[in-house]
Amino acid sequence: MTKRIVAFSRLKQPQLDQLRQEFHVDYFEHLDSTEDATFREALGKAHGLIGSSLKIPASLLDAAPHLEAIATISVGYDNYPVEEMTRRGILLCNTPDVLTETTADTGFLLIMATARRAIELAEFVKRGDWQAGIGEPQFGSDVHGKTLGMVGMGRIGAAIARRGALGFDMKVLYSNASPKPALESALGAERRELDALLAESDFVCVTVPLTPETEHLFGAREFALMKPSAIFVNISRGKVVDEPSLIAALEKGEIHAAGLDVFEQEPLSPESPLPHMANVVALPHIGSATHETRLAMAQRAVDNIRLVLKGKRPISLVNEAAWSRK
Ligand SMILES: NC(=O)c1ccc[n+]([C@@H]2O[C@H](COP(=O)([O-])OP(=O)(O)OC[C@H]3O[C@@H](n4cnc5c(N)ncnc54)[C@H](O)[C@@H]3O)[C@@H](O)[C@H]2O)c1
Ligand SMILES: O=C(O)[C@H](O)CO
Repeated sequence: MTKRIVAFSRLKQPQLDQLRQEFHVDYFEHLDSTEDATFREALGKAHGLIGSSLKIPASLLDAAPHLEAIATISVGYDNYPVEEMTRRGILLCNTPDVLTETTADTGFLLIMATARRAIELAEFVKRGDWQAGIGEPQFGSDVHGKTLGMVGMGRIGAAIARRGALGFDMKVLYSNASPKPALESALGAERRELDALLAESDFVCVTVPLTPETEHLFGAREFALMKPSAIFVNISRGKVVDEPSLIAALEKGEIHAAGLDVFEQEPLSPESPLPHMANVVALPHIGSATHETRLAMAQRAVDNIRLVLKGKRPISLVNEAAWSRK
Protein backbone atom coordinates (compact mmCIF):
# COMPACT_ATOMS: atom_id res chain seq x y z
CA MET A 1 0.00 0.00 0.00
CA THR A 2 1.30 3.47 -0.93
CA LYS A 3 1.31 5.70 2.12
CA ARG A 4 -0.32 9.13 1.89
CA ILE A 5 1.02 12.54 2.84
CA VAL A 6 -0.85 15.83 3.17
CA ALA A 7 1.37 18.85 2.47
CA PHE A 8 -0.19 22.11 3.68
CA SER A 9 2.57 24.64 2.87
CA ARG A 10 4.34 25.62 -0.32
CA LEU A 11 7.13 23.21 -1.28
CA LYS A 12 9.60 23.54 -4.17
CA GLN A 13 8.94 21.26 -7.14
CA PRO A 14 11.99 18.96 -6.56
CA GLN A 15 10.88 18.39 -2.95
CA LEU A 16 7.32 17.61 -4.04
CA ASP A 17 8.65 15.28 -6.72
CA GLN A 18 10.83 13.54 -4.14
CA LEU A 19 7.79 12.89 -1.94
CA ARG A 20 5.68 11.81 -4.93
CA GLN A 21 8.23 9.16 -5.91
CA GLU A 22 7.37 7.20 -2.76
CA PHE A 23 4.01 8.47 -1.52
CA HIS A 24 0.63 9.74 -2.64
CA VAL A 25 0.70 13.49 -1.91
CA ASP A 26 -2.35 15.69 -1.39
CA TYR A 27 -0.91 19.17 -1.86
CA PHE A 28 -2.49 22.33 -0.42
CA GLU A 29 -0.22 25.15 -1.55
CA HIS A 30 -2.20 27.77 0.37
CA LEU A 31 -4.31 26.55 3.26
CA ASP A 32 -5.89 29.17 5.50
CA SER A 33 -7.86 26.97 7.84
CA THR A 34 -7.86 23.43 9.16
CA GLU A 35 -11.67 23.56 8.71
CA ASP A 36 -11.24 23.32 4.91
CA ALA A 37 -13.40 20.33 3.86
CA THR A 38 -11.03 18.98 1.15
CA PHE A 39 -8.12 19.19 3.59
CA ARG A 40 -10.09 17.29 6.23
CA GLU A 41 -11.06 14.62 3.73
CA ALA A 42 -7.38 14.15 2.72
CA LEU A 43 -6.36 14.10 6.38
CA GLY A 44 -8.74 11.19 6.98
CA LYS A 45 -6.50 8.99 4.79
CA ALA A 46 -3.10 10.55 5.63
CA HIS A 47 -0.14 8.80 7.26
CA GLY A 48 2.00 11.96 7.27
CA LEU A 49 1.41 15.70 7.47
CA ILE A 50 3.98 18.31 6.45
CA GLY A 51 3.77 22.10 6.64
CA SER A 52 4.06 25.18 8.82
CA SER A 53 2.39 28.26 10.28
CA LEU A 54 -0.96 26.68 11.06
CA LYS A 55 -2.37 26.01 14.52
CA ILE A 56 -3.08 22.28 14.77
CA PRO A 57 -5.61 21.73 17.56
CA ALA A 58 -5.71 18.39 19.40
CA SER A 59 -9.26 17.87 18.09
CA LEU A 60 -7.91 17.75 14.51
CA LEU A 61 -6.15 14.48 15.34
CA ASP A 62 -9.58 12.81 15.56
CA ALA A 63 -9.94 13.53 11.84
CA ALA A 64 -6.62 11.75 11.11
CA PRO A 65 -6.95 8.16 12.36
CA HIS A 66 -3.95 6.82 10.35
CA LEU A 67 -1.51 9.65 11.13
CA GLU A 68 2.01 8.45 12.06
CA ALA A 69 3.89 11.77 12.01
CA ILE A 70 3.76 15.51 11.50
CA ALA A 71 6.82 17.24 10.05
CA THR A 72 6.69 20.95 10.82
CA ILE A 73 8.78 23.28 8.66
CA SER A 74 9.93 25.23 11.73
CA VAL A 75 12.00 24.71 14.84
CA GLY A 76 9.26 26.15 17.10
CA TYR A 77 6.40 23.74 17.76
CA ASP A 78 4.15 25.69 20.12
CA ASN A 79 1.23 25.42 17.66
CA TYR A 80 1.13 21.60 17.85
CA PRO A 81 -0.65 19.49 20.49
CA VAL A 82 2.54 17.64 21.51
CA GLU A 83 1.12 15.88 24.56
CA GLU A 84 -1.89 14.51 22.70
CA MET A 85 0.29 13.48 19.75
CA THR A 86 2.58 11.56 22.10
CA ARG A 87 -0.39 9.91 23.78
CA ARG A 88 -1.53 8.70 20.36
CA GLY A 89 2.00 7.65 19.31
CA ILE A 90 2.21 10.32 16.58
CA LEU A 91 5.75 11.66 16.03
CA LEU A 92 6.42 15.39 15.79
CA CYS A 93 9.53 16.31 13.76
CA ASN A 94 10.94 19.86 13.50
CA THR A 95 13.84 21.69 11.78
CA PRO A 96 16.47 22.81 14.32
CA ASP A 97 20.04 23.80 13.36
CA VAL A 98 19.45 24.53 9.66
CA LEU A 99 17.88 27.92 10.53
CA THR A 100 20.01 28.89 13.53
CA GLU A 101 22.52 31.20 11.82
CA THR A 102 19.93 32.93 9.61
CA THR A 103 17.65 33.61 12.56
CA ALA A 104 20.64 34.90 14.55
CA ASP A 105 21.43 37.24 11.63
CA THR A 106 17.87 38.59 11.88
CA GLY A 107 18.23 38.99 15.65
CA PHE A 108 21.39 40.98 15.15
CA LEU A 109 19.77 42.97 12.36
CA LEU A 110 17.09 44.04 14.87
CA ILE A 111 19.76 45.00 17.42
CA MET A 112 21.62 47.12 14.85
CA ALA A 113 18.60 48.63 13.08
CA THR A 114 16.97 49.63 16.36
CA ALA A 115 20.09 51.05 18.00
CA ARG A 116 21.14 53.01 14.90
CA ARG A 117 17.54 53.92 13.93
CA ALA A 118 18.20 52.59 10.42
CA ILE A 119 14.58 52.20 9.28
CA GLU A 120 13.40 55.53 10.73
CA LEU A 121 16.32 57.42 9.14
CA ALA A 122 16.00 55.64 5.79
CA GLU A 123 12.38 56.91 5.77
CA PHE A 124 13.71 60.39 6.63
CA VAL A 125 15.88 60.30 3.48
CA LYS A 126 13.04 58.87 1.33
CA ARG A 127 10.70 61.68 2.44
CA GLY A 128 13.26 64.27 1.30
CA ASP A 129 13.78 65.54 4.89
CA TRP A 130 17.58 65.35 4.60
CA GLN A 131 18.04 69.03 3.86
CA ALA A 132 21.15 69.81 5.91
CA GLY A 133 23.82 67.99 7.89
CA ILE A 134 22.34 65.66 10.46
CA GLY A 135 22.70 66.39 14.16
CA GLU A 136 21.75 65.06 17.59
CA PRO A 137 18.06 64.51 16.73
CA GLN A 138 19.23 61.75 14.37
CA PHE A 139 21.89 60.15 16.57
CA GLY A 140 21.56 56.54 17.70
CA SER A 141 23.30 54.41 20.34
CA ASP A 142 26.45 52.32 20.03
CA VAL A 143 26.16 48.55 19.86
CA HIS A 144 29.83 47.60 20.19
CA GLY A 145 31.16 47.40 23.71
CA LYS A 146 27.66 47.31 25.30
CA THR A 147 26.06 44.63 27.47
CA LEU A 148 23.92 42.07 25.67
CA GLY A 149 21.44 40.13 27.84
CA MET A 150 20.30 36.89 26.21
CA VAL A 151 17.07 35.45 27.59
CA GLY A 152 17.40 31.89 26.30
CA MET A 153 20.86 30.57 25.47
CA GLY A 154 20.00 27.66 23.18
CA ARG A 155 21.03 27.31 19.53
CA ILE A 156 19.82 30.73 18.33
CA GLY A 157 20.66 32.53 21.59
CA ALA A 158 24.23 31.24 21.46
CA ALA A 159 24.59 32.25 17.79
CA ILE A 160 23.46 35.82 18.59
CA ALA A 161 25.71 35.92 21.66
CA ARG A 162 28.66 34.80 19.52
CA ARG A 163 28.01 37.64 17.06
CA GLY A 164 27.85 40.12 19.95
CA ALA A 165 30.90 38.91 21.88
CA LEU A 166 33.27 38.13 19.00
CA GLY A 167 32.08 40.61 16.38
CA PHE A 168 31.05 43.57 18.52
CA ASP A 169 33.11 43.20 21.68
CA MET A 170 29.94 43.03 23.78
CA LYS A 171 29.72 41.73 27.33
CA VAL A 172 27.25 38.83 27.27
CA LEU A 173 24.90 37.98 30.14
CA TYR A 174 22.43 35.14 29.86
CA SER A 175 19.46 33.57 31.55
CA ASN A 176 18.80 29.96 30.56
CA ALA A 177 17.20 26.83 31.95
CA SER A 178 20.68 25.31 32.45
CA PRO A 179 24.21 26.76 32.71
CA LYS A 180 26.37 26.87 29.56
CA PRO A 181 29.99 26.47 30.73
CA ALA A 182 31.41 26.08 27.20
CA LEU A 183 29.88 29.42 26.16
CA GLU A 184 31.09 31.01 29.39
CA SER A 185 34.68 30.05 28.48
CA ALA A 186 34.39 30.81 24.75
CA LEU A 187 32.53 34.13 25.00
CA GLY A 188 33.14 35.25 28.58
CA ALA A 189 29.36 34.99 29.04
CA GLU A 190 28.00 35.26 32.59
CA ARG A 191 24.79 33.61 33.82
CA ARG A 192 22.32 35.79 35.73
CA GLU A 193 18.88 35.48 37.28
CA LEU A 194 16.38 37.15 34.93
CA ASP A 195 15.83 40.23 37.13
CA ALA A 196 19.57 40.94 37.42
CA LEU A 197 20.04 40.47 33.67
CA LEU A 198 17.23 42.94 32.94
CA ALA A 199 18.72 45.56 35.24
CA GLU A 200 22.26 45.27 33.82
CA SER A 201 21.69 44.87 30.06
CA ASP A 202 21.77 47.54 27.35
CA PHE A 203 20.15 45.08 24.92
CA VAL A 204 17.71 42.39 26.10
CA CYS A 205 17.28 39.75 23.39
CA VAL A 206 14.67 36.99 23.72
CA THR A 207 15.21 33.54 22.19
CA VAL A 208 13.21 31.23 24.49
CA PRO A 209 10.56 28.87 23.07
CA LEU A 210 6.90 29.62 23.82
CA THR A 211 5.79 27.29 26.64
CA PRO A 212 3.32 27.66 29.52
CA GLU A 213 6.30 28.91 31.62
CA THR A 214 7.46 31.55 29.10
CA GLU A 215 4.01 32.85 28.08
CA HIS A 216 3.97 36.54 29.10
CA LEU A 217 7.41 36.20 30.68
CA PHE A 218 7.77 39.91 29.86
CA GLY A 219 5.18 42.17 31.45
CA ALA A 220 5.04 45.58 33.17
CA ARG A 221 7.26 44.40 36.03
CA GLU A 222 10.04 43.16 33.73
CA PHE A 223 10.05 46.30 31.55
CA ALA A 224 10.19 48.46 34.70
CA LEU A 225 13.35 46.60 35.76
CA MET A 226 15.18 47.51 32.52
CA LYS A 227 17.33 50.60 32.00
CA PRO A 228 15.51 53.59 30.42
CA SER A 229 18.17 53.36 27.68
CA ALA A 230 17.54 49.62 27.12
CA ILE A 231 16.62 48.16 23.74
CA PHE A 232 14.33 45.11 23.77
CA VAL A 233 14.56 42.57 20.92
CA ASN A 234 12.16 39.66 20.45
CA ILE A 235 12.98 37.00 17.84
CA SER A 236 11.22 34.08 19.60
CA ARG A 237 7.42 34.17 19.83
CA GLY A 238 5.07 37.13 20.32
CA LYS A 239 3.18 35.56 23.21
CA VAL A 240 6.35 35.60 25.37
CA VAL A 241 5.55 39.31 25.73
CA ASP A 242 2.46 40.97 27.15
CA GLU A 243 2.16 43.46 24.26
CA PRO A 244 0.08 46.16 26.04
CA SER A 245 2.79 46.30 28.74
CA LEU A 246 5.51 46.65 26.08
CA ILE A 247 3.59 49.46 24.37
CA ALA A 248 3.11 51.24 27.72
CA ALA A 249 6.82 50.85 28.59
CA LEU A 250 7.83 52.35 25.22
CA GLU A 251 5.31 55.20 25.57
CA LYS A 252 6.38 56.04 29.12
CA GLY A 253 10.09 55.89 28.21
CA GLU A 254 10.67 53.03 30.66
CA ILE A 255 12.69 51.46 27.86
CA HIS A 256 14.22 53.23 24.88
CA ALA A 257 13.24 51.11 21.87
CA ALA A 258 12.19 47.68 20.61
CA GLY A 259 13.08 45.46 17.65
CA LEU A 260 10.34 42.86 17.05
CA ASP A 261 10.08 40.00 14.57
CA VAL A 262 7.12 38.33 16.30
CA PHE A 263 3.80 39.48 17.76
CA GLU A 264 0.98 38.20 19.94
CA GLN A 265 -1.31 38.17 16.87
CA GLU A 266 0.18 37.48 13.44
CA PRO A 267 -0.23 39.05 10.95
CA LEU A 268 0.03 42.17 13.12
CA SER A 269 -3.12 44.29 12.97
CA PRO A 270 -2.65 47.66 11.22
CA GLU A 271 -4.45 49.04 14.29
CA SER A 272 -1.51 48.10 16.53
CA PRO A 273 0.45 51.16 17.63
CA LEU A 274 3.75 49.22 17.48
CA PRO A 275 4.70 49.65 13.78
CA HIS A 276 3.77 53.34 13.99
CA MET A 277 6.13 54.12 16.87
CA ALA A 278 9.40 55.79 15.79
CA ASN A 279 11.36 53.77 18.35
CA VAL A 280 10.09 50.37 17.11
CA VAL A 281 11.44 48.27 14.27
CA ALA A 282 8.72 45.75 13.38
CA LEU A 283 9.39 42.89 10.95
CA PRO A 284 6.82 40.35 9.63
CA HIS A 285 8.23 37.17 11.29
CA ILE A 286 11.17 36.82 8.87
CA GLY A 287 13.70 35.26 11.27
CA SER A 288 14.49 32.33 8.97
CA ALA A 289 13.12 33.78 5.73
CA THR A 290 15.98 33.56 3.23
CA HIS A 291 15.83 31.49 0.05
CA GLU A 292 18.63 29.22 1.24
CA THR A 293 17.32 28.60 4.74
CA ARG A 294 13.65 28.13 3.86
CA LEU A 295 14.75 25.55 1.27
CA ALA A 296 16.94 23.78 3.83
CA MET A 297 14.06 23.76 6.36
CA ALA A 298 11.61 22.30 3.85
CA GLN A 299 14.19 19.68 2.83
CA ARG A 300 14.74 18.73 6.49
CA ALA A 301 10.97 18.34 6.94
CA VAL A 302 10.73 16.23 3.76
CA ASP A 303 13.62 14.05 4.96
CA ASN A 304 11.99 13.68 8.39
CA ILE A 305 8.62 12.54 7.03
CA ARG A 306 10.19 10.19 4.45
CA LEU A 307 12.24 8.48 7.16
CA VAL A 308 9.33 8.05 9.57
CA LEU A 309 6.96 6.68 6.95
CA LYS A 310 9.64 4.15 6.00
CA GLY A 311 9.88 3.02 9.63
CA LYS A 312 13.13 4.86 10.35
CA ARG A 313 14.05 7.40 12.98
CA PRO A 314 13.70 11.03 11.75
CA ILE A 315 16.64 13.45 11.90
CA SER A 316 14.90 15.87 14.30
CA LEU A 317 12.33 14.51 16.70
CA VAL A 318 10.47 16.57 19.31
CA ASN A 319 8.60 13.85 21.21
CA GLU A 320 11.07 11.04 22.00
CA ALA A 321 8.37 9.33 24.07
CA ALA A 322 6.28 8.68 20.96
CA TRP A 323 9.29 7.03 19.28
CA SER A 324 10.02 4.76 22.24
CA ARG A 325 6.38 3.59 22.16
CA LYS A 326 6.77 2.37 18.54
N1 LIG B 1 11.47 34.62 14.54
C1 LIG B 1 11.66 33.51 13.87
O1 LIG B 1 11.46 33.43 12.66
C2 LIG B 1 12.16 32.30 14.59
C3 LIG B 1 12.99 31.40 13.90
C4 LIG B 1 13.44 30.27 14.58
C5 LIG B 1 13.08 30.06 15.90
N2 LIG B 1 12.27 30.96 16.52
C6 LIG B 1 11.92 30.75 17.94
O2 LIG B 1 13.12 30.63 18.67
C7 LIG B 1 12.97 29.61 19.64
C8 LIG B 1 14.33 29.08 20.06
O3 LIG B 1 14.92 28.31 19.04
P1 LIG B 1 16.28 27.50 19.35
O4 LIG B 1 16.56 26.67 18.15
O5 LIG B 1 17.32 28.43 19.85
O6 LIG B 1 15.77 26.58 20.55
P2 LIG B 1 16.63 25.92 21.73
O7 LIG B 1 15.76 24.90 22.33
O8 LIG B 1 17.98 25.53 21.21
O9 LIG B 1 16.84 27.13 22.76
C9 LIG B 1 15.88 27.60 23.65
C10 LIG B 1 16.58 27.89 24.97
O10 LIG B 1 15.67 28.55 25.84
C11 LIG B 1 15.93 28.07 27.16
N3 LIG B 1 14.76 28.34 28.01
C12 LIG B 1 13.57 27.70 28.02
N4 LIG B 1 12.75 28.27 28.94
C13 LIG B 1 13.47 29.28 29.51
C14 LIG B 1 13.18 30.23 30.51
N5 LIG B 1 11.98 30.28 31.11
N6 LIG B 1 14.14 31.12 30.85
C15 LIG B 1 15.35 31.09 30.25
N7 LIG B 1 15.68 30.21 29.30
C16 LIG B 1 14.75 29.32 28.93
C17 LIG B 1 16.24 26.61 26.99
O11 LIG B 1 16.98 26.15 28.11
C18 LIG B 1 17.05 26.61 25.70
O12 LIG B 1 18.44 26.70 25.95
C19 LIG B 1 12.05 28.59 18.94
O13 LIG B 1 11.36 27.78 19.87
C20 LIG B 1 11.11 29.48 18.15
O14 LIG B 1 9.97 29.78 18.93
C21 LIG B 1 11.82 32.07 15.90
O1 LIG C 1 10.05 28.42 14.63
C1 LIG C 1 10.50 28.69 13.52
O2 LIG C 1 11.19 27.90 12.84
C2 LIG C 1 10.23 30.03 12.89
O3 LIG C 1 9.38 30.80 13.63
C3 LIG C 1 9.84 29.95 11.46
O4 LIG C 1 8.49 29.70 11.35
